[in-house]
Amino acid sequence: MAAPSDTELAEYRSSRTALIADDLSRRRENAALQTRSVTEAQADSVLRQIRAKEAETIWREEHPDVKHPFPGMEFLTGKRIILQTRVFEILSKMPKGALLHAHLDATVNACFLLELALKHPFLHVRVAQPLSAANLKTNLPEFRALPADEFTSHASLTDATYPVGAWVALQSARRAFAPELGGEAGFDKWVVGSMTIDPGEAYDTHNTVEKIWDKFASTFITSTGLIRVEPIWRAYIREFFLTSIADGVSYVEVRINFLEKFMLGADGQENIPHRNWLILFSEVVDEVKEEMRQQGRPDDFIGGKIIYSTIKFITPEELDWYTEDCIALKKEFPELIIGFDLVGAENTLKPLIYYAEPLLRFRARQKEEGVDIPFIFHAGETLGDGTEADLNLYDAILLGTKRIGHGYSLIKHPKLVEICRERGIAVERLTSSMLMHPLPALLNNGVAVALCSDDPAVFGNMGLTFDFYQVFVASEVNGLSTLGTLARDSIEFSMLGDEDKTRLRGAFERRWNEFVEYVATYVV
Ligand SMILES: O=c1[nH]cnc2c1ncn2[C@@H]1O[C@H](CO)[C@@H](O)[C@H]1O
Repeated sequence: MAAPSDTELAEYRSSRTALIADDLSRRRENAALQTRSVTEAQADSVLRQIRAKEAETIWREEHPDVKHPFPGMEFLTGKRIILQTRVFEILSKMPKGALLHAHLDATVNACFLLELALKHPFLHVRVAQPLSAANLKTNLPEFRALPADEFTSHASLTDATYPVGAWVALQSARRAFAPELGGEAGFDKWVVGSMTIDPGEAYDTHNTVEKIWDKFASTFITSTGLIRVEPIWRAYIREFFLTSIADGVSYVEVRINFLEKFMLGADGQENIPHRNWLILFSEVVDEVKEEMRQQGRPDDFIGGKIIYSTIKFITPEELDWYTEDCIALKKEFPELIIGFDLVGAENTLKPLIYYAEPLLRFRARQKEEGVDIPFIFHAGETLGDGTEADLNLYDAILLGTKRIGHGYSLIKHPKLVEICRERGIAVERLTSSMLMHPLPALLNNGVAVALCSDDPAVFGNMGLTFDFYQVFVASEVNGLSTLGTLARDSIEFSMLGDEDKTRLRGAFERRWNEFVEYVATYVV
């Protein structure tokens, strides 16, 4: 048989290139690819070379505790290897734009939180059953700031004389933690473990949606006792901002859970109402902005704003209270409240349709009060088909959501994908294991995506570098310019006003150019 001629082969190759380009033509970075600088193209090539090299070296090594590593593998086990790569080191210097989806209560490293808590003598801890080596994983600590007149003289949680359920000062409980349970280091491990998810839990012992949500919810129940005390909350927010800035994030829209009507003060009394939370938050924003100005880096932190959230186990009547509270806060702090969301385990709590009446009323009330508080809903977070969680996507879109939190299930619905692409509804994403992840499908369909860390304190994905890393290494299509587009989209789809957005865009482009110069000259 005659071999195809050179012309035939060339024609085949050119139709192949055209078909691939046509298929990928909806991707949002396409425009940027046409206009990118020579330096950016060079930087892209450098980073791709390092990625290819590391796929064959670092990712091929066997580790006793990491079975069959590969780039883009499930995050919790792969993290240790990710940290050894040069791609990670380089991406940690990349400007990331905005962080649009994170739950404040899970944004600060659990070890840092514990250290912070240990500085405050008002903090106490107790357990509901006697602690033993066998029950450390399930016998969780409960924390609380106590008023001085309720301080106790119990010195240890693990002593035979400890009356189960009694409060012990945190510092003392740590100092006196039984040597058989690891002493002080054992105490730290126990507490930190109660606020985080480890690979064994994620991929083995709790590997179903219900079980992992139980563990996940318990991390919040535990950490709340430490975080929601005024002086700690303040330091916590500050640390969240500082670590975000260090990671290249210059603006955050954080979800704050307003379910509890009061936070505790340093006096151990539950007496700090929501409006004071906002005052505190905005004081910390201003403080950090001022510090950045003093360091000559004013553009590296544009600020932080709040998506008001409450949890989907309340009744519709209770939701009316929260939406009115949200309107009142918006009127008093118009710059701070930028959205509204309902959060919690989507498979087991109430679907959005359950709240249709109060949510529609909320919209009407906003009109009456002359405020605008867009919905920014979680939806389609789990992978059922036609389940309530899946149907939440329809409600979120009908209710006019500006963005979708997670939307794992979105790709199943061609009409919804089309609406997201056309109306510019961005998806807020966190990444875990990449190969089974619908992210490339959304990107190829031209849906805008903002990478987000969601609950970094629980998963240990502090900052956004890990998320950008996973997206970059698990695809041959995604290059440096894809990452640039994802970061730029986080700015475009933020709720910032025009003036701030323009400033953030400008600051981003300056930093991006510096970053690209640095990567282009990186010696491979
Ligand atoms: O990814 C998530 N989806 C839904 N709800 C969440 C997620 N992460 C945290 N929370 C919820 O937010 C509250 C803290 O503000 C917690 O109650 C937690 O259940």
